[in-house]
Amino acid sequence: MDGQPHLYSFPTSTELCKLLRTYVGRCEKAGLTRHGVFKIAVSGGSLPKTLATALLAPSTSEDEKIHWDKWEIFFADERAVALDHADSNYCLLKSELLDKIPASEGVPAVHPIDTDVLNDTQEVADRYEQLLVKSFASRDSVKLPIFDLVLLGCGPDGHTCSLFPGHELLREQNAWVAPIEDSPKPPPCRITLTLPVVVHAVHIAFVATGAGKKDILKEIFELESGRSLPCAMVNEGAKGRCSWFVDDPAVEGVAFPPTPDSGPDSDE
Ligand SMILES: O=C(O)[C@H](O)[C@@H](O)[C@H](O)[C@H](O)COP(=O)(O)O
Repeated sequence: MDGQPHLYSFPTSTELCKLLRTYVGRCEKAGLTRHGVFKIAVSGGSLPKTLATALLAPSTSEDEKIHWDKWEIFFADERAVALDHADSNYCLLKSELLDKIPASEGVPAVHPIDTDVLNDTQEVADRYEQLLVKSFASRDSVKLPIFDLVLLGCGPDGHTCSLFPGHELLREQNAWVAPIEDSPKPPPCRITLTLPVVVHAVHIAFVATGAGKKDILKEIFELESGRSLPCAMVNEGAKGRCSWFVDDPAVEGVAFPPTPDSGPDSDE
């Protein structure tokens, strides 16, 4: 699946959420067919809230049903803080989504960071990588973990996960999970999936909404100067496996390469 990233733009977030659900549902189905579970990595920011709106709406058909008990949720990036800290992506996902899943719909397996070693960000990253090794079979036999879906946000500076513009972490080729202790966005200590892991996923999707994203999306998609931004590097690495779910204000005046298919529910 080569080609270019797909772009899906919607007038309102209600429409975006509807199609995001269809897309996630298709990725889930593909994961279940492939290995009987759905392995997804999620970021923080506004994503958990959008995801909750998309996934907690009552399903209108069997096709749309989310099989939560088959989900394995990982974190694309996480801050090195306690799990009940206001900066924790786990805490955010829990309050926005996990706590609201009706018990009758099943319970996903969730994989937070190990908070026993918060004073050593490298160790937090190493332990998270070990967790992935166990979950994705041994590292000897698996060169890179293959998530069924990685869901990402796009920062106003073009960062994604905790991969920041110009940071040396963008060149990491060996680690699956890396520490960062000088994040330009607080808090400074975090862990993140590395770029090779992100772009190796079966599907990668960005969700970016609001007029505040317009300038950075223009840079990512149109300008030569944007090619080295982390979001653009994901586009470049994942190509046709990458999709962007945006609302109209986020892409006003941005020229995109045409999306070849009719929607995220069509075959790519
Ligand atoms: O840990 C983080 O800093 C977030 O995970 C971050 O990467 C976020 O995804 C983007 O900044 C987009 O944020 P919004 O979705 O709120 O625009």
